[in-house]
Amino acid sequence: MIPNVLTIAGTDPSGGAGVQADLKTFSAHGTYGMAVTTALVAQTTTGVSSVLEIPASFVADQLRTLFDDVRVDAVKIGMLSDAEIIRTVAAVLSEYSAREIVLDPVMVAKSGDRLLAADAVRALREELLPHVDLITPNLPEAADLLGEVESTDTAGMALQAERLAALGVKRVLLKGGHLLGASSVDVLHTESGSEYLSHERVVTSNDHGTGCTLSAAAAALRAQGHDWPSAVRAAKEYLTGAMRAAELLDVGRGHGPVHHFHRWWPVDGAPLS
Ligand SMILES: Nc1ncnc2c1ncn2[C@@H]1O[C@H](COP(=O)(O)OP(=O)(O)OP(=O)(O)O)[C@@H](O)[C@H]1O
Ligand SMILES: Cc1ncc(COP(=O)(O)O)c(N)n1
Repeated sequence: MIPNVLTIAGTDPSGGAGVQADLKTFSAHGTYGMAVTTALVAQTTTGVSSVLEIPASFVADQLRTLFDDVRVDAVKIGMLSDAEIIRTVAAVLSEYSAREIVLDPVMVAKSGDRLLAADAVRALREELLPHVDLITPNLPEAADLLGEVESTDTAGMALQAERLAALGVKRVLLKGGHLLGASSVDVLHTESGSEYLSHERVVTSNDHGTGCTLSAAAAALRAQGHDWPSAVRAAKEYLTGAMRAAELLDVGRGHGPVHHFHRWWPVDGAPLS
């Protein structure tokens, strides 16, 4: 059976981030993709020009309508825009006992534009975090959630990943893409300890939507039955390949998108190796 995977996120008409990137990622992994939209974002590779928020009650309607009909095997959450939408998503997901939830706590776009109200970080930490199976913050998001300064090295990242887990989330993937160096290193903290996930840094300006792609790939792989650490490792591998494949693209003048290649060909719902 092909797994059904849901994204709850904002949009990107240029197809690099948000709902559009998530759906491409789900398809590339051979899963069936679905989307509940939280905000319509006028953005492209050069930045965000405006945001039209979806009323929280309509986000709830989308979720309830979907869950009433369709089995959802995993959920990826991205841009939530404000505290009311955060509370609504947390409430409806627990109402339906949603499982296998990945939260990418999107706060600020690569272009520097805010995608989450500054006063909503507390709602994210206190009301949504306890419901999720994996959180995937970048360095500034981890610092904001903890009320600390940003880590400047991988040892500091490991300590912050541990402190994030102590907030009540089962697993943390703290992403180190913003640190410079020959490798791009993330820290994965789970019940069994911490590990560094390191990949060669791809030299490219196509780095828009990397966090969206990584979290969506982890949700898709988890829905296919991989354990969490394997899902996260394979998701990072997929992302590195998608960044490399982006050299074939010619999309926009700013931070370009990654390219979603079909790595899996599902015959019975399981990826072929
Ligand atoms: N140049 C690069 N080469 C390879 N991997 C990278 C590169 N830049 C970022 N990554 C990886 O991409 C993922 C996302 O990293 P980052 O820390 O930039 O998150 P993010 O800021 O949330 O991303 P985005 O804002 O683009 O959604 C991480 O796994 C990181 O290691
Ligand atoms: C709808 C939406 N979700 C997430 C991001 C973050 O991606 P990036 O940091 O690469 O701009 C974005 N720009 N738009």
